[in-house]
Amino acid sequence: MHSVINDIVNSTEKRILQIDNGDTLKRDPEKRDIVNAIRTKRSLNKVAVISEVKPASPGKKLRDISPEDAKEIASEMERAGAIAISVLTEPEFFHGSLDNLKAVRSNVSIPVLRKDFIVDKIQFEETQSDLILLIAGILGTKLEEMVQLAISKGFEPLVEVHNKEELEEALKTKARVIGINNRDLSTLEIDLDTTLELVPRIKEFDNENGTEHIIISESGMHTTDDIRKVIEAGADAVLVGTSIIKSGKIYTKTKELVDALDE
Ligand SMILES: O=C(O)c1ccccc1NCC(=O)[C@H](O)[C@H](O)COP(=O)(O)O
Repeated sequence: MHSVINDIVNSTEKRILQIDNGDTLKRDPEKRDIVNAIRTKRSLNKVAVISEVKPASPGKKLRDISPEDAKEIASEMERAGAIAISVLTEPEFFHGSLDNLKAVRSNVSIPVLRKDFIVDKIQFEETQSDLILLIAGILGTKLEEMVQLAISKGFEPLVEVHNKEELEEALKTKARVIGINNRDLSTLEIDLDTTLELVPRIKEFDNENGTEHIIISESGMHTTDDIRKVIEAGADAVLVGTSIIKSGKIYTKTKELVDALDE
C-alpha cells in the first residue's frame, strides 16, 4: 500500500474513535436503487455516470466545496443526467465532509454514494447514503463481514477492487455492485486497462453462477474516448470526479460524458 493510503487509514482509525456509539443517525428508510437506475440508462444507450463531489485529491486541491456548494454541484450533475452522486467524505486528504453528504442526499432524488475509507462498522452509523464504498484492498479478511453488515443496515455495498486477487474476494461476497478502480492504491498510478483486464472474469463468474453483477469503472477518465473504452469493455457505469470538478462546467462536462456514446 502507498504511504499516503497508510496515512489515510491511520488518520481514519483515529477519527472513528470520536464517533459516539449512542449517537446513531436517523437514516431515511427509503433506499434509492442504483442497479435499476444503471440498467434503465444503459437501455437508452446513454452512459451511466456516477458523478463525484470531490474537493481534493491527496496533495492536490480541486475546489473548496461547502455543503451549500455541494448541493448546487450535485443538482447540476443530476440535471445533466448523472445516475448517482458520489460524495467524498474523508476530511484530511480529500477535504470532504459528512455535512456535504447529508446536504447532497437531501437535495437530489438519485442514489448517493459515500466515498470514504471505511475500516469499521461504526462508520455505518454516521452515514446518510444509499451506497457505501468498501475497499477490498483495505478491508482484507474483514471484507465479507463488512459487506453483510452493510446490507443488513440497508446500504448497497460498492466493493472496490484493483487486481485479480481482490476481485476473487469480492466475488465471494453478496455484493451486487463491483467497482474496478483504475487507480492502483499502491502506486497511485492510473491505467484504464485495469477495467479491460478484470471485466472478463466478472462476466465469466456471472455466466457460471447465474449472477448479474453491476460493474463500475472508477477513476482516471477525462474524455469521451476514455468513457467509450471502458463501456465497450463491458463496464455498466463509470465513476468520475476530477475531470468534472476541474472543468469548472459541472453541467456541461457531466452531460458530455453521459452522451459519450452519441458521437
Ligand atoms: O483521487 C485520488 O488521487 C486518490 C488517491 C488515493 C486514494 C483514493 C483516491 N481517490 C478516491 C476516488 O475513489 C476517486 O475520487 C474516484 O474514483 C474518482 O476518480 P477521479 O475521476 O480520477 O478523480
